[in-house]
Amino acid sequence: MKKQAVVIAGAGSTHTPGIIQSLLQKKNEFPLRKLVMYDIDSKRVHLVYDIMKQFIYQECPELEVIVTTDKEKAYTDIDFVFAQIRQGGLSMRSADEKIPLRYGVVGQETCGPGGSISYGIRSITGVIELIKDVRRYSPKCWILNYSNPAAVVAEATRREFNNERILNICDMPTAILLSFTKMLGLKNWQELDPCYFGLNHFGWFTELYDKEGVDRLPELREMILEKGMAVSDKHHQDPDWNKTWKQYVDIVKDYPEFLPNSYLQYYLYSKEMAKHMDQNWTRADMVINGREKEMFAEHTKYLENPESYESPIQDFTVFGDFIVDAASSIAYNKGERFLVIVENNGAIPNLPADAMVEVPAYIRSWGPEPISRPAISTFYKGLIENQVASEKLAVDAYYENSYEKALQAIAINKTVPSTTVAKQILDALIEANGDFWPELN
Ligand SMILES: NC(=O)c1ccc[n+]([C@@H]2O[C@H](COP(=O)([O-])OP(=O)(O)OC[C@H]3O[C@@H](n4cnc5c(N)ncnc54)[C@H](O)[C@@H]3O)[C@@H](O)[C@H]2O)c1
Ligand SMILES: O=P(O)(O)OC[C@H]1O[C@H](O[C@H]2[C@H](O)[C@@H](O)[C@@H](O)O[C@@H]2CO)[C@H](O)[C@@H](O)[C@@H]1O
Ligand SMILES: [Mn+2]
Repeated sequence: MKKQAVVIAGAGSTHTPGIIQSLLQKKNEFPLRKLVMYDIDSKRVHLVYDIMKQFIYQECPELEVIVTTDKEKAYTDIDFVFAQIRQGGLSMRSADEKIPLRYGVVGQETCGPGGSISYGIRSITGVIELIKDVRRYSPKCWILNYSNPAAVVAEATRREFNNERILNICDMPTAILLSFTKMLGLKNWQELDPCYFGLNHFGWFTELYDKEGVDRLPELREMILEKGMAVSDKHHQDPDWNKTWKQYVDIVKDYPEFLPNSYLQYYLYSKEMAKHMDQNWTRADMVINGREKEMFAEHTKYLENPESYESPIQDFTVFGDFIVDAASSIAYNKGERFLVIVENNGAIPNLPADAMVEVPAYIRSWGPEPISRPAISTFYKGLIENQVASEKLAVDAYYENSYEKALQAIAINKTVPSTTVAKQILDALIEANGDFWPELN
């Protein structure tokens, strides 16, 4: 079995311990010859390395590990890049969330004018630069990209690189599947084969087949309506995520036909969601004071006693397991089936061919082979076409340096009530993004 050289780009992320855990727990299915931890922030990446090195050397004493901020060193002689960069850091996430809220519009990662359009235009620059750097040093390498907003980033990488050896992914459907399997008393999320259609953070499960070929969705729908949703991994025990799981039940009550991606709450109830958000304390503040603080506290523990320190290992890490399983399916041509973001090309027959959709695909060494779905009905088609338009207009704004396209992207978005509000938000976002955005004329 060929051994793989993997770079984690953005390895100073709070999610990196989870990826390293999965990589090493799956070392028989996806053997490693080299692990590179690359980041633009030396302090952060070394901090994560300190926390994880005990586990790394316990599991794989012979593994070559490189911790670096040097692109050439990082990207030379590698097979896979797992990208999870955050252009502008959490302080810009905070601005993305707070600015729309000042005008009564939802402020959340990947959603609306801040999380989708502002973050999207900012993120495209970072992700494209990353891919060009990778191609310079390892042209044949596969890039699995988690960097958000995945829908907008995927549209940009489609236009720029035709998504050659690039796979844009999101772990949210997998996290939801993990909740479903827990509710059904199944052992892991791979025990359900989902049928699903939509966009990233904007889709629906239509059937959920178990290994006997029985569709368990009707049973799950009843369980959700009666008992609520189960929490998936440790990450989702967070009080703020718990609100999402409560709200999930309301979505299912109002729209029982299919089981939704939880992110639909921000679009289907956008006014109420915005009303209940605190513009002085958004999700970015919760992450800075929660997950990030915990990571820094772990490092303090490490510094107090490096010799006896043990890396923190979780029960599950959806984020890590999903990306490693997808990479393994590419590396060894396993043809395993995952929900991924691909160019539509008829997978959902009554949506545009060039929309970036999230659907099941068999993951081969030459790339994803999406399955085709039946045509979708009016409600879903209307919602999706509106959201695709907003995402595409954001990418147009980036490539055409166009204020008008950025305004259209915001004004058409379902979370935004009027053009006046759209303009106010756009002007504030231009100011907040400064050099992170291309100049818009
Ligand atoms: N697709 C998904 O489902 C999914 C799930 C979780 C997180 N994410 C995304 O993953 C990214 C990381 O999220 P996080 O919460 O862990 O953020 P984080 O701020 O904790 O970590 C991001 C890291 O990326 C580094 N970085 C920024 N720009 C870089 C660049 N150009 N090259 C290399 N490193 C760079 C930062 O220094 C930081 O260490 C975000 O884009 C987030 O939205 C996506
Ligand atoms: O607000 P955050 O930073 O807690 O979460 C925003 C991200 O949420 C989803 O990803 C989760 C995932 O569902 C969970 O299982 C775990 O692995 O952590 C992930 C990151 O929080 C969503 O899919 C991402 O796109 C969001 O960035
Ligand atoms: Mn996601």
